[in-house]
Amino acid sequence: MTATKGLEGIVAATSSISSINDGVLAYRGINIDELAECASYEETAYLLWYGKLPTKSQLLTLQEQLSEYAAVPQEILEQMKLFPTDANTMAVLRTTVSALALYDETANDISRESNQKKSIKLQSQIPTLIAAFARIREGKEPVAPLKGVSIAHNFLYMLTGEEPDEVAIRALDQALVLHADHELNASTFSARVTIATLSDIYSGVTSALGTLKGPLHGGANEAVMQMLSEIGTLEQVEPYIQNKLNNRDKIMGFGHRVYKNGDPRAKHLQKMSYQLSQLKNDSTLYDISVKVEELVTGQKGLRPNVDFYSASVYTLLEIPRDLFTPIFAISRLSGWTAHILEQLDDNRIIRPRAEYTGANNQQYIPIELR
Ligand SMILES: CC(=O)SCCNC(=O)CCNC(=O)[C@H](O)C(C)(C)COP(=O)(O)OP(=O)(O)OC[C@H]1O[C@@H](n2cnc3c(N)ncnc32)[C@H](O)[C@@H]1OP(=O)(O)O
Ligand SMILES: O=C([O-])CC(=O)C(=O)O
Repeated sequence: MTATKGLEGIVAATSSISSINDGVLAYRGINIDELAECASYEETAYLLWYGKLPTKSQLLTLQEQLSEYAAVPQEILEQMKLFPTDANTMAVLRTTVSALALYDETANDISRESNQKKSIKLQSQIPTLIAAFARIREGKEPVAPLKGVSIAHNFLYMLTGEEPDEVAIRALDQALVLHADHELNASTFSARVTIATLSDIYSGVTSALGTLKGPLHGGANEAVMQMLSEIGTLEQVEPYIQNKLNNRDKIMGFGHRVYKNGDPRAKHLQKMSYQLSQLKNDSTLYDISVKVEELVTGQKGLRPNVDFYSASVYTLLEIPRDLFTPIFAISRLSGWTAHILEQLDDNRIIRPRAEYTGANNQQYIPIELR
């Protein structure tokens, strides 16, 4: 038995949710480029969950359900008030999503019908949890969710308590579409491994959140922003990046396990970053990002992934840096739960083997002789 490090190239599941072929990403067979231009996040989530785009009335029903479920138990908001104000936001999200199960009497019902309902519920409650903590840590009361508006709209509103502008809503909505699913990425794999033991959907999503948090995966968007802030000016890009490359440090937001010729989502986020910087009349962050890309691609042949330009997009939307990965989670929730439903439709426990590299034929030595 020989292990493949990082399971590279191993096909570990069948799935009809999203595909990556020759650098093209499609959800249920629809090219992401088309969805990014035309679809709302709610339509995208429906597509991932139910396999086809919704009719007007199906979309309306979904929007009504999302509105109905958006509030979270008051007990969880009270618990949040006891959390350290500098707690890691992904740790807060992981903990509070896990806590949601305690207040849902259907938590352990793993029937398709119940899991479908809980997917919609989680989709609606996760933005509420994130926005609530962002306010509670500043000593402010959470803002109750609005009814009848999109997830992007509601999230921006719950952060500030003010009506967001249309440009910001559209930019966030498009970013949510672009991050919604990505075949067997690490966090989705985690969700599938957890659920395949016939555990509950909250456990699956909690596993996925813990996996998304890491900087080699979803946490990279925050690490990109940290890097752009450290660089600070256009003049500093070259010495900063050169130093990192000389030290063989990783440049966050570059490289990908599957895409070797570029991530098809990055161009949409780059365009958004450019448009927002034009609107704001401040292209510093965008210009720094483009220069970083020129150097890293020029010298290492590595291309930006989805996390690279999303960092400047969210910053231009005036979203705090430590909410970037939680926003990724708002979007990926639809992908995770679609995979959870798919896994349970044709389940077998996921249990690969390990190539043993330790010692053999050892003997037990009594503790007093060690
Ligand atoms: C939503 C997402 O999860 S997208 C990915 C987000 N993560 C990041 O942006 C973090 C930075 N990128 C990386 O760490 C990696 O490219 C990953 C984790 C995305 C993919 O990892 P792998 O498929 O294992 O790529 P791997 O690490 O084998 O890279 C191949 C080579 O390119 C180098 N490389 C890969 N990415 C980078 C990078 N961002 N900066 C510098 N060098 C890199 C590796 O060091 C390795 O070089 P070597 O062969 O000389 O050792
Ligand atoms: O697929 C991956 O390995 C990481 C990624 O881009 C994603 O999850 O969106």
